[in-house]
Amino acid sequence: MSTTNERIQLGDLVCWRIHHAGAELLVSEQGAQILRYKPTKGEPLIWLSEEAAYETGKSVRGGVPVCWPWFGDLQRNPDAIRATYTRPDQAPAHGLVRDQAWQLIGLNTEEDGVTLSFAFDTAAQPIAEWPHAAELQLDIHLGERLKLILTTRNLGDNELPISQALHTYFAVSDIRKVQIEGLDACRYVDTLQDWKKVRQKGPVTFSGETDRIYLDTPQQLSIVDPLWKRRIVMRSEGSASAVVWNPWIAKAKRLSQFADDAWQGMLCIEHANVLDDSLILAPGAEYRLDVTLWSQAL
Ligand SMILES: O=P(O)(O)OC[C@H]1O[C@@H](O)[C@H](O)[C@@H](O)[C@@H]1O
Repeated sequence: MSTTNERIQLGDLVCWRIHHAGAELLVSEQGAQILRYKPTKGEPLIWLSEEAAYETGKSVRGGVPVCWPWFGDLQRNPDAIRATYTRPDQAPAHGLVRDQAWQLIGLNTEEDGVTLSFAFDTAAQPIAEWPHAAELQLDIHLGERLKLILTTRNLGDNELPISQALHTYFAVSDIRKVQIEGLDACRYVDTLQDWKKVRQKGPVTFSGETDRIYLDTPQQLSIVDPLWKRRIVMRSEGSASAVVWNPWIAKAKRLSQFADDAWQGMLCIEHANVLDDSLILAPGAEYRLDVTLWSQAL
């Protein structure tokens, strides 16, 4: 099978463009952030903003940002996670690594695809306000499917509490026409209704701003997209919570790197370990969160 790997520069960012058997993957070394993924047939699976900025120290809008060592607003995290950061009142949303330089530690081509591995190690890049010894690794395998493996290693002498998410932006034909399957009967926290707990009935559909944390989620979810005649399937291991987000009209106008009408063609499903599904890693322990994505014709 034909495979090509190219190192390219997009604005300030060093990126890797991989082609394998007709599929295309684009990954930025900053944040180890997947920016684009288009399988062999059909529309891209991963959404990337047409207003994306490729700048040092700024997370790119779209793709798959890595949220770690906390997800979302630190103040909404369990006490033990809040206590890991020395300046909680100034904590950035979604943790500390999505806009940082990661190291490319492997680029291997095999018969069934290409694996890119990136690492972020606090020994090499200490964070003054987060004084913990930890290593984070993201392995990205492009084959017939796209597989992400996010591994955290606690290299310190104390327990390490974290929350995290793979904040995947999916491309859809029209947000008003798609639905998410797999979450029927799951409880969720509706962050737009004062963090009230609600039970999902049937598939998830969209008719306004949506920002929810689903709990006790199953391993397989899918987005059914009738106009593009496809189903995007996600299979995860090591995650029992998932964030579902679409900003809709008003919030779209407030978001950086986001066109006013872009909410119509995207949605996020973020495989996570948040709230009760947050993690405490013992000294020396490692934890793996895996997500595999592919599309099927409807
Ligand atoms: O603008 P950011 O920091 O990338 O966050 C985007 C969105 O990320 C989602 O995970 C949150 O649930 C939303 O509340 C948030 O707006």
